[in-house]
Amino acid sequence: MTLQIYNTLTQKKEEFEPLDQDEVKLYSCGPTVYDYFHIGNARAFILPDILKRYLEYKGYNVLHVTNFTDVDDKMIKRANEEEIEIEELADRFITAYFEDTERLNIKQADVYPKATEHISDIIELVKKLEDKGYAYEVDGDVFFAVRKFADYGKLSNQELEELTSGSRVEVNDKKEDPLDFVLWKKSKEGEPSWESPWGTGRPGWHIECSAMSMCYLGEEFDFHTGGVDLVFPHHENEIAQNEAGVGSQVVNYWLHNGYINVDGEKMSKSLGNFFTTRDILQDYSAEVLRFFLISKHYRSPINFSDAELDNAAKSLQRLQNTVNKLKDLLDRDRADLKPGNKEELQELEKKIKAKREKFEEAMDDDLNTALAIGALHELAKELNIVVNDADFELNQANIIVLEKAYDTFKELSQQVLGINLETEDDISDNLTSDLIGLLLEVRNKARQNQDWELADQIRDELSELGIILEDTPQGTDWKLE
Ligand SMILES: Nc1ncnc2c1ncn2[C@@H]1O[C@H](COP(=O)(O)OP(=O)(O)OP(=O)(O)O)[C@@H](O)[C@H]1O
Ligand SMILES: [Zn+2]
Repeated sequence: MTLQIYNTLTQKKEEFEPLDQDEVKLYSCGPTVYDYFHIGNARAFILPDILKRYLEYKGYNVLHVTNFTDVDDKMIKRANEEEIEIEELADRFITAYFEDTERLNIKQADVYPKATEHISDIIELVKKLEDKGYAYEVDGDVFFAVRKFADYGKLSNQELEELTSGSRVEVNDKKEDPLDFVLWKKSKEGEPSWESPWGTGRPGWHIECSAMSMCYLGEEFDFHTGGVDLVFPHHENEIAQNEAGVGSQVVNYWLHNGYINVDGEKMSKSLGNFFTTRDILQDYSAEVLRFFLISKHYRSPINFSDAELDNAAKSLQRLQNTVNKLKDLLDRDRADLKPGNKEELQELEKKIKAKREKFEEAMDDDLNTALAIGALHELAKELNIVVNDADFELNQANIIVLEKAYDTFKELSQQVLGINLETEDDISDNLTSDLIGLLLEVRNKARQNQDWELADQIRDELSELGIILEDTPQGTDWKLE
């Protein structure tokens, strides 16, 4: 079976054909590191993770690059607000990114380039575009001349005229054409800046991804991922920069995940309707959150609500119950078991194989994790029928089949979906966070009463248990050391 993948560029599912059988190359737009990431962002980080895991399951090696946008308007604004250096802000949220992605069981990329560490590559690409006549400078700013690139609009499937009349292009007096976008920005007073042929300045956002992806993956690579909001203008502009610079197609498959919505609106920092991964992990286990995020096909929107998270928790719990039961049976002392008969669970054995195939079919069909989870539920159901039967007796022959079922669960859920089905019920996790919440309330009361000794005692003793408190203007947060 081969992987069929929906390519935003062609707007259809295509059979995946790697450029190089030995190494699949994947670039993902990573976070702008000015804040903790929210669960919408988390969905965008899980898409390449699932793609990578499934490619690895199919036997490919994957070279994965995810960037950190560590200089842009949002970064500058936040660093100024907090009166800290921009590097400090970036370091803080890069550390938080690694903590949160680890908890969500997102595999690390092979390279995490930062825009600020690739300024010379960026300048080189801008220069190349200028030399080839695709870019022009106006008083220290450099713009990409969109009308010079004949294929502009091919990713987002838009005609230039629609774009001009729409409100989607940024107005700027310096541009020769409203469609043009910035490649290099002249720096303002007090902003981070680098020397360049156009004076001191800093890179635009779109050019950094073009420069960094090609720097690590070459001038032709397989996959590029991001949230659907990046199709236009970010990825449309990346294509223009890449192809104008190189002279041919650079990225073969463009993948975009759908939104996490809240009450029908995109969860986003600017709307303020967001929940960080950390917020959710105060009440739900990381397993449940990840399961929730992959419970729908990656291109479908997901509506966020507690009820949906609770549904995900229940669905996961059903699978965990089956796997825990299996584990109990497999842990029995085999020497005490009767030999049994090989034929007894022949039917179940066939079903295990069939459900694995169904799982693979679902994943081959544009990474349909929703259907793949469905196949795991079907397998769980078949198993429950067998092991819950009053006449079922564990023996040396049927335990081999149960072992196969267990290995299948482990491989498909843990290795491919990144979900550990052996995790205990998250009651203990919830209880822990409730108890910490209670202690924080007591500590707040103590602080209000100026009982600093008690407040410090609570902080110090929690710290000894590996729980770190962070006092912020919005209240006190906690995290595990
Ligand atoms: N609600 C969402 N659902 C799914 N993916 C999202 C959502 N919001 C952002 N993303 C994706 O998260 C990734 C990280 O983006 P980035 O750090 O630039 O986010 P951001 O622009 O700061 O977030 P926001 O959109 O909330 O302002 C991108 O691939 C983006 O498309
Ligand atoms: Zn990008």
